[in-house]
Amino acid sequence: MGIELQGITKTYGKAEQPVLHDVNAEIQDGELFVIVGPSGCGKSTLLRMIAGIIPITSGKLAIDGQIMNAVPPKDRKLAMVFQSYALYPFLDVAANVAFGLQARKMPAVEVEQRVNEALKLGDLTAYRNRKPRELSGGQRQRVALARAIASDAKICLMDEPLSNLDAQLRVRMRTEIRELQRKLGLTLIYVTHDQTEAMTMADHVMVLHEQHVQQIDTPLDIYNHPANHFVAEFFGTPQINLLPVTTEITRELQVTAGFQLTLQRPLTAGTYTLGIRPNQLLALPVAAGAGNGVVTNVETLGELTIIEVLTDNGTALRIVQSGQVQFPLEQRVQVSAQGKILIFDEHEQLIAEEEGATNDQFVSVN
Ligand SMILES: Nc1ncnc2c1ncn2[C@@H]1O[C@H](COP(=O)(O)OP(=O)(O)OP(=O)(O)O)[C@@H](O)[C@H]1O
Repeated sequence: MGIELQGITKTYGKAEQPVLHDVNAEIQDGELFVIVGPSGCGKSTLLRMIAGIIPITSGKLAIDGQIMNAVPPKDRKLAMVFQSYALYPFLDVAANVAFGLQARKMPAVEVEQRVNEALKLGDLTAYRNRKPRELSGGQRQRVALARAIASDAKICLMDEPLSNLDAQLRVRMRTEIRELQRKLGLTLIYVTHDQTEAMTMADHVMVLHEQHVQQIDTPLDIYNHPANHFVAEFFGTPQINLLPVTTEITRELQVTAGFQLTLQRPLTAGTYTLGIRPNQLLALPVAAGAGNGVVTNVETLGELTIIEVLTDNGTALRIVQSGQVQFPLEQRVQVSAQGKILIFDEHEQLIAEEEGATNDQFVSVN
């Protein structure tokens, strides 16, 4: 079932400022839609309004074409999974999964069938008689998921369901949730503050910041064409390099950081920012006195090396190179850029994308 948000605004109590302002989105039937943003941006608030736990101040919420603003949570046909698993400690796994169904007075035979099915999907059959305290964090989270699956709701809402798990388990559960969601054809709205979860799981991502939707797009479109500085910096590790430039020349852009860029489409004179991802920069070692910058830090991650360079005109750059690049600190380097360079205007909005090419395929840094 699809979900539509139209001009949704939320103001808590007598507060003067809304915590969410004019949120619009169309969530397609059967997709995994991630709401992402920093702490306090209103992700949980939006999810709770969709669930019907808190009222919508203004705007419309439609599920499957029907306006839902005044419909109580139990009639919205959705399941929720929270950060805290909210399992009953005194009930075993099977009883936890069955609880909601029994509360709805479903016949015992059907409850049994659904519980078995959900436990099988969650790979929990062997644990059906255990109490929550006898399970690992990942298993508990799977019980919470099984409970959502058993409810047979076509829409599932998840609020940071993996944040209590260790890094390895989180990665595995991401894949498991994604597979289950596809298998069951669920419409899943998933809240997280973790850009990696958003990138790896979503069909579409909504980025929230400062009460407003910043962008809704596929993960790759968000990464490749971020609408503004905030989105550009939020996605991608290490962070994108944002370099201020002032130009009086319309076609030859002389960047203060030292980049020269020949634009395909001229810009009017003004102040801009160039966005260059760390993996689009290349640092080559040169002899003392040569090059355009100096290495200030090196982090070796095994398959990648993160290099920090201070250019001669004082700009700090983050550079990622594949493999194990050995650079002593203070090494002189020649930095060049390759590939697509994003251009933002003085309001931090993306206005153009340019291939970084001058004489050869690299943009030179002088
Ligand atoms: N019941 C409430 N009454 C008043 N203000 C609230 C209430 N609940 C949340 N807020 C405020 O609304 C804003 C958004 O909170 P919300 O919990 O939706 O953010 P979030 O993006 O989910 O954050 P986090 O990632 O930290 O969980 C915050 O400034 C918060 O202080």
